[in-house]
Formats: sequence, structure tokens, C-alpha cells
Amino acid sequence: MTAPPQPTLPGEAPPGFRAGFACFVGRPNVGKSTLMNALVGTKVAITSSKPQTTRRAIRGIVHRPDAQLVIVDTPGLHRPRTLLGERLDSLVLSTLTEVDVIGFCVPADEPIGKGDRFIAEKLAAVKKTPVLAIVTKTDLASREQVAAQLLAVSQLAEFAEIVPVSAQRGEQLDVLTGLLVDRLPEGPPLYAGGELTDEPEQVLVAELIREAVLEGVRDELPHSIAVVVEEMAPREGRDDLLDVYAHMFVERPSQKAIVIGHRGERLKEVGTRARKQIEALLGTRIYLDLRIKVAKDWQRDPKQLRRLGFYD
Ligand SMILES: Nc1nc2c(ncn2[C@@H]2O[C@H](COP(=O)(O)OP(=O)(O)OP(=O)(O)O)[C@@H](O)[C@H]2O)c(=O)[nH]1
Repeated sequence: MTAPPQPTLPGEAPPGFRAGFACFVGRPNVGKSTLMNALVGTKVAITSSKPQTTRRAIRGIVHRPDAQLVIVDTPGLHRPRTLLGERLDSLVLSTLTEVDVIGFCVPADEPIGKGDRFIAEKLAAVKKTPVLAIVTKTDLASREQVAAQLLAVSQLAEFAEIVPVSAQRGEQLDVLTGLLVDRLPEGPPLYAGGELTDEPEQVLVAELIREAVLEGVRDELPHSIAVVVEEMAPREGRDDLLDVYAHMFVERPSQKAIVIGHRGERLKEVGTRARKQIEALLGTRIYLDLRIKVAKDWQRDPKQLRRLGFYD
């Protein structure tokens, strides 16, 4: 058994301590969120089997006795198709210049394609930040396939390191953390020990609700749903119950009908699933008031995007 890491306070640092930021990029579905969760050791970013479910830069923090690694999980870098897509890309590019090290993820079980090359080109333009190539999902490939993929990645561009990992099996995660930490500047911790994420709780709660909604209707409306938590407050006179008021936005009335389902059954299931997840996250009982609103074509409307938290 290893001893739990000693709590560290921001500003206090043993000699040689390193602290800084890392982010993972890669085309959708390559396992970035899963990897970050595995490194941090708790679920802070949503994952799903459908691409492009991560829309925000969610940070997880890895605390080690000698270092603190703050991970910014970015959305998949892809060619913009809608305004939302464009905004995601500018978010990704500004993130890339602000971090100390970038992890470029390529899955072990799929050939390198146009999407990977597109991102590799973008990364080559971000000259001042070192880039580690990470070959993900090695549990899905044979040793020979992994070896061939490592070689193929090395021919794609110049990388500071190339490391194979399996988030699912927890393989090579310490090696990866070590390589990322090596690229951080020396300096005191940025966050107090024990913190896993600096995302406001309301954002995490909104992500859990969106994940619960997608469970039911992923094929019909994969990218048309946004969730905003308007308010979270303890019920008057009760210290064991939290009221959560949330709005779910869809783009068209027909989508509203899909989400509600026959006699409201689907919405009820979503509410129950989301409530359980939120209760697990917050460690308290909650009452979830979830309303559905139609925000016409919100993905293309700058005003709506701002309202939903996607800023220029
Ligand atoms: N077998 C296996 N599956 C994995 C591994 N890592 C991720 N996956 C699966 O791959 C799928 C995509 O993983 P995500 O972590 O959501 O991928 P992402 O790159 O964050 O995707 P976007 O949010 O769309 O950019 C999910 O079904 C994961 O369960 C792994 O190490 N092994």
C-alpha cells in the first residue's frame, strides 16, 4: 500500500516541486475524457460512446508528493461545421498555447486518418508547447498492432515522447503522469491538496443531467441538447435536501417531444437517472426540477450560445 499524498497548500512547495497545466487533444472518441478520469481517479468529465460529448474545458488535478498536474480536458478538435464547432476550435487553440504540455491522443486500434493528421498539423504550429503522443486503448490491440501504431505515430510529426496507455486497464498511467510532470515548470502548487476539479458544482451537475438525457436519445439528437443549472439551494428548514433547478434546451419542438417521450415516461427516467448521479456526486439527497425549453437552432445563434456558456 502506498501512503496517501500529503495535503499541500497553494503557495507552499518542497524544493524541486513542479506544478502546471496539461491538456489532451485528439479527434472525437479517442478516449481523452476516460484517460483524464483515470489519471485523476474520479469521474469529473462526462464520457460516452458517441463522439463530441465533451464541450467544456474541465480540469482534473493530479496531486503527487513532488508535483501537481492540472489537466484541462478539451473538446475534440475537428473541422468546424456550425458556429458551435468554430467556437470549440478557438477554445481548443487558445487552450493549447496556455498549457505547459500537450498530450496528443491516437487510439491503438484504428489506423491513423485524416482527422489525426489535421490535428498533428495544428499542433506543429503551436511551437512553444511540448507535445507528447499518447497511443490510447492499447487493451483493444495486439502487441504487434501497438508497436506498429507507435511507429506510425512517430512518422506523423516530431513528438517529445510517445507513450502507449490503457485507461481501461490502468496500464502505463504512472509513466504518462511522470512524463507530463517532467515538462511542468518548477513552482508551488496551484490548488489546495485534495481538490480534484475546480469546475463549479453547477457545471458538473449540468453535465450529469446532459449525460442522463443522452442515454435515452443519443441516436436521435446527439448534439442538440444543452443543460443549464439555474439554481441549487438547500430546501428551507432542511439540511438533508438540496433543490436543483435546471433547464434543458433543445433546438426544435419535435425534439422536445422525443425527450419527454410517451406520457412523459422518458423524461421521468432521465430525471431518476440524473438524480442518482447527482446525489452520488454531491453526497446529499436532491430534488431535481428539470424543465425543457426550445431554443431555436441554439448551436448557430451567438446570443443563445453565450447564454448557454459558450463564450467567444
Ligand atoms: N477498451 C477501451 N476503451 C476505451 C479506453 N478509453 C476510452 N475508451 C472508450 O472509448 C469511448 C470514447 O471515450 P471518451 O473518453 O468519451 O473519448 P473522448 O476522446 O473524450 O471523446 P470526445 O468527448 O467525443 O472528444 C468510450 O466508449 C470509452 O469507454 C480504453 O483504454 N480502453
